[in-house]
Amino acid sequence: MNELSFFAADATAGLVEGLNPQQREAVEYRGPALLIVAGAGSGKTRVLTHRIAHLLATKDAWPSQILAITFTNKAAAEMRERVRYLLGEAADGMWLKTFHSACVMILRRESGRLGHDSNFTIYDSGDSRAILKRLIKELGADIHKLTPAGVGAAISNAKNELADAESYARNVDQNDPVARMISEIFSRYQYELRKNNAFDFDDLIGETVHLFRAFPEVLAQYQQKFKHILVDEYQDTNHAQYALIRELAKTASLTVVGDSDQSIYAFRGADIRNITEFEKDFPGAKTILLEQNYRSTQNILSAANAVISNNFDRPAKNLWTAAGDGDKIVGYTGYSSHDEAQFIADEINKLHSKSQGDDAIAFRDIAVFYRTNSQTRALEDIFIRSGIPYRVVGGTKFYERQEIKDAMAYLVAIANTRDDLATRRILNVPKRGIGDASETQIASYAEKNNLSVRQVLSHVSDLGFGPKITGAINQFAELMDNLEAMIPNENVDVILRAVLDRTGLLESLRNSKDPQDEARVENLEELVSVAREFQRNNPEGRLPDFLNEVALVAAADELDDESGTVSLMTLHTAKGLEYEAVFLTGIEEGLLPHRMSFITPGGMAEERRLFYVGITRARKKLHLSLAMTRTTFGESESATPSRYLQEIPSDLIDWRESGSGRGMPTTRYRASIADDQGYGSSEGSSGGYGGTPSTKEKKVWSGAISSVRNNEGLQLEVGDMIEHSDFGKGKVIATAGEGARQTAEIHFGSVGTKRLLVKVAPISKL
Ligand SMILES: Nc1ncnc2c1ncn2[C@@H]1O[C@H](COP(=O)(O)OP(=O)(O)OP(=O)(O)O)[C@@H](O)[C@H]1O
Ligand SMILES: [Mg+2]
Repeated sequence: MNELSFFAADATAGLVEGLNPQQREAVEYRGPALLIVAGAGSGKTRVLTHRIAHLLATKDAWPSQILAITFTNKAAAEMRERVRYLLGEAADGMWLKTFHSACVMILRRESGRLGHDSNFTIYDSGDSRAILKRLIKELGADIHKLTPAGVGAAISNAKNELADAESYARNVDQNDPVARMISEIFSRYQYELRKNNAFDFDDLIGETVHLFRAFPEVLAQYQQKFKHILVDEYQDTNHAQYALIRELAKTASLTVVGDSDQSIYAFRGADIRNITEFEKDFPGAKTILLEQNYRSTQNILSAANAVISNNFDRPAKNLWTAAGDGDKIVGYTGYSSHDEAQFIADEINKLHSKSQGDDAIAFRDIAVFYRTNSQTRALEDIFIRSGIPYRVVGGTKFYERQEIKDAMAYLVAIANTRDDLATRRILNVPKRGIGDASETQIASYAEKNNLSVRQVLSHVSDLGFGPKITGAINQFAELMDNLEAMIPNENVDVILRAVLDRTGLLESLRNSKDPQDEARVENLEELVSVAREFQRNNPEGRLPDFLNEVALVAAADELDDESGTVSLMTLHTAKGLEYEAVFLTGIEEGLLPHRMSFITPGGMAEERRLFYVGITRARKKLHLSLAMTRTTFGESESATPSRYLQEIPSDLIDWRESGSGRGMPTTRYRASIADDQGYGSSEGSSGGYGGTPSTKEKKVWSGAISSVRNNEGLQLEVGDMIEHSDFGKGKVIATAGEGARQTAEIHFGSVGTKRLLVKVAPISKL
């Protein structure tokens, strides 16, 4: 239904109805420059959307004259949908884009002037990395310990400051050989891009600015086109983006909205000054402050206000809400990250429960935030066990991550030497000189002679490779034999650690300066923790048992339930979003604030803003949790509560179970530890179920979900009798979750109790 149809007499009235006076003023203002600064949840994005609709409805602008910039594609899509809802088709033809997509549009049309064809390629960071790697090698830059990631970051920073390779070279300290080398790589890198008719991500913005500056007639065209430019999340623009807006907005009316307290991208060059100095940059600008928050309850806001007031150098603002105090914030200190995750799962189930009546909260209105991706693993494990549907927003689920798959492939390959898929995956990971051509040759030899790839590796002399490749293959085969020999006697975590250390998997990531690789190291450390925990829970368990356990979890990962899922995401991804209930996890020193911020200037304040962003996503229910011990790389370390927690007035938080939440674990913790111990997928697993995993389970691990059984619709209840293709008859003794995520604990006479994912287990009901 089109809202405006109710307001035929005055098509614009509906667009300001329900807005407060400041919001309304912001929507109706007409002038060269408008700055809307306001705290979280005060309606900035809503005002921007209504302002666009209002400009169109009043015929102050045609859709083609509007350029609106949002931070993510998702935000752009939502805004378009909203304007369409307000106005119908009148909304079509607007440029509602991210910085990058707007620049791509411009460059596609104009790139000829820059010596590119309009069908240029856009290189992602992986592509850039590959070029840089080659250049570093060609120039012998590795003697300076330069890495693709390190050089890539330097180039990216330069581009965000609008420096090109030439100006970079001019400013380089000629006495600094490393800086000179980076500069040399920079210019060769640009040469490569040009030769390949490609732009990298940073170029998209930088080259558009360059285009405008070099060709005033092109700029003039766009200046004439866009009469109104509107930018959301302006606090996170970097210098290049700022320059772009400045060029375009010389004659247009510019509206920017932002909140300097939510600036969380300084590490990518975002500059809060773009917002604080707006009035200076755009003389005659009007500033409107919004102070009423429409999103959260007073308790949540008071916590947010209290936290952010600890940052210096910020104009005081005080958000208020008419929503009432609402519930207290719930605090929880878990004994371990698992205990923390269990608490979250229990709470989510409570919030979701039908017993809440009308207050029940749908899964889709619940979100869990964390600072680093590696924190998802404990959450994912527990959610799967509890049957809570979830999705990881803007990230890859733990067991789908490349580094985790690589490490797991090693384990699978040694546990099942016939698994060619696994062996081939790791043949040249990390790189050891067994290239694609060699791999193909090995594989076809294997097929012809009916051998496994692994067997061929032991007969490499038959293949006629040169000495270098033969040497590399022999070394690899020996490594795999040695690792395999560990299986009967060693604990799983010890084997995994050996895999990570002896294969060079960890080392190659550790040597990289790429922040993503740092995250990958953290993920691998997390995997060691998984193995350690498995061993603790299954003292007799061997590698194949561990692989079965993981296969179960990974298989459930693949099954996404469309009908409402809990969202898991990093705090950075959460910007601009809102949820009925929010869980902020891992509020510990070293995580939030992140340990990297201890040594970064301004890092502590930026982390505080991140915490502020997290808190202010919640409408009604906010949970803050932490763990007393966190396991990193298999070692348990005691964690300290985040300093930011002290900044929240204690009367706003209801610490569950333990008086201060920071003391000794109470009975509840002990109970849940006991639960943890008791939770074992396979009691008696060392009994009849040792050895190589069955083909069916192996397929599950390999991700070939579609080829395994699909018991769609099969629901089990306690007491049901079933038949399993490997274990025979069994009785269901417990179930958790529903639908595709239902798991069942089943007691089999032959092998003890197993926990199985009902949808994919090879079972039928008797
Ligand atoms: N005048 C209003 N009446 C009712 N609801 C409003 C009003 N203004 C804003 N809201 C609602 O308040 C919530 C927050 O608004 P919005 O997302 O626009 O805030 P924001 O300032 O952009 O927040 P953030 O800083 O987190 O991006 C939304 O659900 C929005 O629909
Ligand atoms: Mg917003």
